[in-house]
Amino acid sequence: MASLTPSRATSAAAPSGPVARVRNHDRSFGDTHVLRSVDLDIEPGEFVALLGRSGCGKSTLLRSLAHLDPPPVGEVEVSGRTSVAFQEPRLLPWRKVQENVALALLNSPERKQRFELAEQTLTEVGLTDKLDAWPLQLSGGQAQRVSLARALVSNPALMLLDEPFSALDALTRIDMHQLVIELWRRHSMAILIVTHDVDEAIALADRVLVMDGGRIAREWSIEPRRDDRAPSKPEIARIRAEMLSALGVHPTPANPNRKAVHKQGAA
Ligand SMILES: Nc1ncnc2c1ncn2[C@@H]1O[C@H](COP(=O)(O)OP(=O)(O)OP(=O)(O)O)[C@@H](O)[C@H]1O
Repeated sequence: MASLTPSRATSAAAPSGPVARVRNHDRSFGDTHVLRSVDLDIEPGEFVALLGRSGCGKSTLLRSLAHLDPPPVGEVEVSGRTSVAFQEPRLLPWRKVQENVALALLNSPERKQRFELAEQTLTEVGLTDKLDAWPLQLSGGQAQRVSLARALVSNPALMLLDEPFSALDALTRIDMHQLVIELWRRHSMAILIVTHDVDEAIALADRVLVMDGGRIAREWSIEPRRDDRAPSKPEIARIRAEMLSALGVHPTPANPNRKAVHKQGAA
């Protein structure tokens, strides 16, 4: 989906205090209580992953932050521009790629400027050669790049990504992880990504939250991320095991006798 508050400013505008502040936030659908007194702060420039089992309320919380749902019970405050990208790219098939991105800036005065910014952003996501393509001519990965460009073009302070890569093949997903990290480093916006994938959360985020019972049940910091000094492998393995356990997954221990042997010259 397009930017929710279109019009690009000169920077991602680092507001003082958190970009998102959630307090005592409840959400029910009929008798189903999905969110229960959720508290959450997202700091400017932070990359946060929200993990949880299917149906635990991750997308509901994201929709609250995007103000896509009716006014919340409790406080949900977001400072600065917010944009969203979903699992499905949701491009308008009757508009060319550049126009799909430019549409996120509909409130900006100049059509020419909108299209220039769209071109610039599509170049950033590696799609300079697809400006004039129709959405149906794109691969799944390319379409998701357009969706990212559309979320980025308004220079948001907070980008919300709802399982954006889960429909992509594993190799394309790795490329997309790299791209998102590059965009995040360059633009310094805060990102909240909803995912089912523990490894994706660890690969991308500097803070990982696990939702359970309608609340944020646990959280981990993975630091520092920006300067590539990732935590050591044993530390990652420990965090990963803790996350899986918090999600109620208890993997079978690996067979210690199993090893991979690299065969020289193998195809
Ligand atoms: N508009 C709605 N009307 C009724 N129930 C809803 C609505 N939106 C969400 N729900 C219910 O709220 C619960 C949480 O849904 P939500 O989509 O937030 O979960 P999720 O953690 O994102 O799940 P998934 O990982 O499968 O996408 C589910 O039980 C869902 O059926």
